[in-house]
Amino acid sequence: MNITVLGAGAWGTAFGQVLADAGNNVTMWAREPEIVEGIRDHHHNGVRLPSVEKLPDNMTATGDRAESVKDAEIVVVAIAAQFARVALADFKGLIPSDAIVVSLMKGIERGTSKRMDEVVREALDLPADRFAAISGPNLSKEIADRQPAATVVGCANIDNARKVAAACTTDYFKAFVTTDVIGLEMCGSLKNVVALAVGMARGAGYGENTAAMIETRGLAELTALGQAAGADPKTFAGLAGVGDLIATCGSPLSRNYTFGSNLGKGLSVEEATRVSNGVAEGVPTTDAVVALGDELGVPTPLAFAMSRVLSEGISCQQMLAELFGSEITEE
Ligand SMILES: NC(=O)C1=CN([C@@H]2O[C@H](COP(=O)(O)OP(=O)(O)OC[C@H]3O[C@@H](n4cnc5c(N)ncnc54)[C@H](OP(=O)(O)O)[C@@H]3O)[C@@H](O)[C@H]2O)C=CC1
Ligand SMILES: O=C(CO)COP(=O)(O)O
Repeated sequence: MNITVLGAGAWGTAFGQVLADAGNNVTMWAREPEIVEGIRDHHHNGVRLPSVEKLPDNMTATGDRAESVKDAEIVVVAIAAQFARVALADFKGLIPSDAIVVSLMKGIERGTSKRMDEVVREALDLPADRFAAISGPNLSKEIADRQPAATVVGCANIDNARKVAAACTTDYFKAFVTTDVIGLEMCGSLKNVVALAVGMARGAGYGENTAAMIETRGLAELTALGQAAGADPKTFAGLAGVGDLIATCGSPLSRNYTFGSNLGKGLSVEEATRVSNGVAEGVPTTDAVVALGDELGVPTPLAFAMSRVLSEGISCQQMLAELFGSEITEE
C-alpha cells in the first residue's frame, strides 16, 4: 500500500519504519527541510531518531503537503497533539476521499478537552469509519530497534481496523483490533499524566510501593473517566491500558516519565521542558483531563494534583498527599 506519515518525530519515524518493514511504500511528511532531506537523501532522521542508522529504502520524505498525500491509501498522523488541529487544517481537501486516517497521538486538546479522534475528524471533516487510532506499549526507540512489541488498532469499522493492522504487521510488531476508539484514546492520553506522577515520585527518591500506588490509582482514575466518556472497561485491562502504563511508567525512554523525574529531582517546569527529548504530552493534557473530569462529573484527584505541580509547583510529597481524602473509603 501507499502510506503517508504526517510528522517525522520519534514515533512517526519509527512507525514509518514498521510500515516499510511490512512492505508498504512509505512517504514521510515533515515541515523541517533538514529532516526531509535526511530521510529522502540519506535514509536517516538525525534530529528525531538518530539511533536508526539507515531507514528502509522503501521510505522517503517530502515537505510538500499535496505531494505527500496524493496517492495515499492510509494517512498516519504523528504530530504533537496540541498542534494537530492547526497542522491538519492545511491537509483538508488534499487527502484522497477513500483514504483511512490513523492517529498515533496520545493527548487531549487543551481548551476544548477533545480527544484526538474528535480533533482529527473535525479538522479533516472525516466520517468515523475512516478514522483509526493506534495505542499500546510502544516506546519508539525499542520499536525502532525492532524489539518485539504489540499494539491495538481501533476503528468504528472493524474491517478498516483490520486493514490498518495488516498494514503494520511485521515479524516483530503485532497489531490487535477493536472498535473501542474512545477507550484507546483515553488510555493513551491519560497514562501520560500517570507517568508524570510516577516519574516525579521516582525522581524524588521513592520506591516500588509508591510507584505501584500511583499506577494503580491512576488506572482506576483513567478507567472511571474513560467509562464516563463511553469507553469499554475491558480496553483498560489490555495493551493500551495496563500494558502502556507498565511500559511508560517504568522506562526512562518515556518523555513523560523523564519529565516527571526531572521535576522530582527539583527542576522547574521550564527547565524540564528545555531538556525534554521530544514532546511530553502529559504536560498540556493534565489540565484537559481535569476539565474533562469536571465536565463528566468524574473525580480526577491524580490529574488535579499533577496540575497543581505544573502550575503552582507543589512538592512531590504534597502531590501524593492530595491523591486521597481524609475519610476511610472502600478501594
Ligand atoms: N515516542 C513514542 O514512543 C510514542 C509517541 N506517541 C505519540 O505520538 C505523537 C508524536 O510523538 P513523537 O513523534 O514521539 O514526538 P516528537 O516530539 O518526536 O515529534 C513531534 C512531531 O510533531 C511535529 N509538530 C509539532 N508541532 C507541529 C506543527 N505545528 N505543525 C506540524 N507538525 C508539528 C514535530 O515537527 P517538527 O519536528 O517540525 O517540530 C514532530 O514531527 C505524540 O502524541 C506521542 O504521545 C505514541 C506512542 C509512542
Ligand atoms: O506512549 C509511549 C509509549 O507507549 C511513549 O511515551 P512518551 O510519550 O512518554 O515517550
